[in-house]
Amino acid sequence: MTSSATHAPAHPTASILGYPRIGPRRELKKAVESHWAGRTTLGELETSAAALRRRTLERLRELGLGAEDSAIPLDFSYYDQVHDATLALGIVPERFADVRAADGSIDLTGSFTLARGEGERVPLEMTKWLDSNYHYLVPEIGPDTAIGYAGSRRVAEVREAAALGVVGRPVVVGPVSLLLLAKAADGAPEGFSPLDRLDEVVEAYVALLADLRAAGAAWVQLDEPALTSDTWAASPAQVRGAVARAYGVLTTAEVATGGRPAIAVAAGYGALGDAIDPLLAAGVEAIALDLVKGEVPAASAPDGATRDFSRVALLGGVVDGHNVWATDLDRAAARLEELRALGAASTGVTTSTSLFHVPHTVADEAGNPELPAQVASWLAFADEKVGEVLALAAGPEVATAAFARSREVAADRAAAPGVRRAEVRDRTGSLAPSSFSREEYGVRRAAQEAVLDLPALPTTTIGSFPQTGELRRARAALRAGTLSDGEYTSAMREEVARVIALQEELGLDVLVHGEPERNDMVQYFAENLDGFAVTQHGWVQSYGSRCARPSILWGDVSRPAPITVPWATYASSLTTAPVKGMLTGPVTILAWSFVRDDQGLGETANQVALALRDEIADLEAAGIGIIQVDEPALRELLPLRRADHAAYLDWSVASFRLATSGVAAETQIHTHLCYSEFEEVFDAIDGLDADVTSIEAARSRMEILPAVAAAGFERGIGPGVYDIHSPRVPSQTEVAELLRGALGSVGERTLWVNPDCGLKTRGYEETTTSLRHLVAAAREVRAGLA
Ligand code: MET
Ligand SMILES: [Zn+2]
Repeated sequence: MTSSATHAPAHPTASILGYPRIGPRRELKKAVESHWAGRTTLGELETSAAALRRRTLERLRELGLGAEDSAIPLDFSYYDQVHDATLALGIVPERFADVRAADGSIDLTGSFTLARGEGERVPLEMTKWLDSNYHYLVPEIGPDTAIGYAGSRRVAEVREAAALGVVGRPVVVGPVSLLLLAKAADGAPEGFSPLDRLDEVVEAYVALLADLRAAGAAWVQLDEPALTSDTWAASPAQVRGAVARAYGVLTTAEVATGGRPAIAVAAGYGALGDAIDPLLAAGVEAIALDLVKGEVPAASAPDGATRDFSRVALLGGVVDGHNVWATDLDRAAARLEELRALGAASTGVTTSTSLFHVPHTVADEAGNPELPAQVASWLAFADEKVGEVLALAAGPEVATAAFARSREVAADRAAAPGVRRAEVRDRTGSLAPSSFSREEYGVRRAAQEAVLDLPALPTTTIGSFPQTGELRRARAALRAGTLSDGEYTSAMREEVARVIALQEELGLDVLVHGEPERNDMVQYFAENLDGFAVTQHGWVQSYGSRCARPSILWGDVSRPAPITVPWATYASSLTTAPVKGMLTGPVTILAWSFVRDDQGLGETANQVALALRDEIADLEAAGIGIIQVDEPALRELLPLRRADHAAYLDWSVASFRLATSGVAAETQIHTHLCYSEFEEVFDAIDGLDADVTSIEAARSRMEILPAVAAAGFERGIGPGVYDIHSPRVPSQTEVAELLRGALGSVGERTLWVNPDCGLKTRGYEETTTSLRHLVAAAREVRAGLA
């Protein structure tokens, strides 16, 4: 145990765990992408990035964060923060060994190569960061992977900030989270876990910390969000053991003698729970707790021992970094009081997570017609949240105006028209169990076979066809006002007609209209439902240079008019083949929006479900006999604690069933999920009770199917046979082989033939050839059945 805490510099009373990195007008995205396109040099990219970092420092300083007390986070990343930490440890997979220089370091070009792949070398896998919609690059670590401190750009950023007069707080993903978020490298022996390499990783962090200190960092923030989850292969006890080992070593060097910066461990995204004990024992100088999703720690540990907080700074993350609502300052102040009661060496105020999940500033939305001023007044994006942190640090006695305004906002929001609407509440309040179920599957199947008359192994697509430059330009022209609504609609109808003709020519069995009118599968519905607002500049990073603009679900949801019906019926009028209607499901609409925080997600999901139920009824009445309701985010919202899974699955499955169970037996309901980890949410998928489920399977060569069969899944299933994440065209032989393989586990009456996901990001040429091969392969295998 160290005694360095007593010599640690004081932690600032007001800080944030991180700030948006992409720039208020997506400057970083633009700079990075033009470099990738060869339009700018590496030097030019670095200059733009430095300008953006400088802007951030200046902005945060202007907003009132301390320039000299480490309150300002240094958390810039060209691509991804997990990737940055991985590369600082010199970790690269075998296939990319050549990107590492002789001294072990990986330069920026090499880091992009790993992120994006090159030729036959596949990039690092991407996966969801905790329960957010951000995706990180997964480190690949095996028993022989070289690990050693390889230098970090963060060090230069500490110096760069100092030159601008700012003593910043470098932010780095911590060692335990890095390893929990990693996967075993290909070829690693059974039973190997990246956590087995903890000691070498920690040694590299010791060197990194010393380097940061030498550059002038007084504090370092080590992000350990993985400690708030218990869904890892490692047990909670193993995770606590890893924390004890790692932080025991990291705190060995003395802060007082300049051996390292003081360490603040940040545990966003949920409750830290008992993982706090090894951190306290190790003597880290500060712990940032998520007090939005998590809780104030108990005064004693599970073994009954009184917890000793007297040498640690506790930072209360009471301002939500993951959602856009203005903080109720009184409530937050009360939580901070509870935290103070623990008797910590000091307490501070911070955000629950980094603010990179929210847009830059509400001020940018002034004059946005799709975001009513009243709703805008209830919001706090990153800059406004900095103000809230500062107000809470000052306290109600000093920040009287901010506290008064917070009370006004809360009252205004609670009473505003549209937030609670009787007609919506009456409907959700009077749902009978029968609203959630259809006839049994056997009855539906017979009815559907009778009316649909589809061949064995029916072919279809997942919904979207390529979004061409022309379509995007038409949408931009509509926004700019140079194209009228009527002109835009006719342009989209022409596209629908082209897509229908193409599918007929290809010989697909179940057609789609192609979704040309949708900018985004969630935003499109948000724009057409009551209760949602849409931002103009509210971009948040979703991975690398990719950004999304989540809609804001602020009030009770209902459907003022049919949304997709005219498109589906128009498409259907052009062909004798069945056309599948296409909707986004309630869970996905919630997962990819900023959702109101004044009621449970289940209640909100049911409102969305009823709006979709009305849409489905109208589609059915208009003669659309097959309707797909996409739920790609079903697994994404799975809670970080196992104890919360059952409740989540209850409401999520129920909302899908509420949306889809109003139809007749002969109407076929499809769903689509775009990942192959079927097992993880098998019970939920089964519970959705869709007649046909399509999933991603091409990359994994359908390895999931035996498990699906073993679980007794008897409804239709369409394992993807065409990987749409790459421009590669699968051959007919390859698709036919996949299908024959699939027939080993799935009956010929239940197997559907489709791509992994929608085609909107692909080009027409590769798509057309791929679909031709898909149809030919289905026919070939079908012919062999009889
Ligand atoms: C992310 S899942 C996408 C489903 C949607 N129907 C599409 O085809 O694009
Ligand atoms: Zn998909």
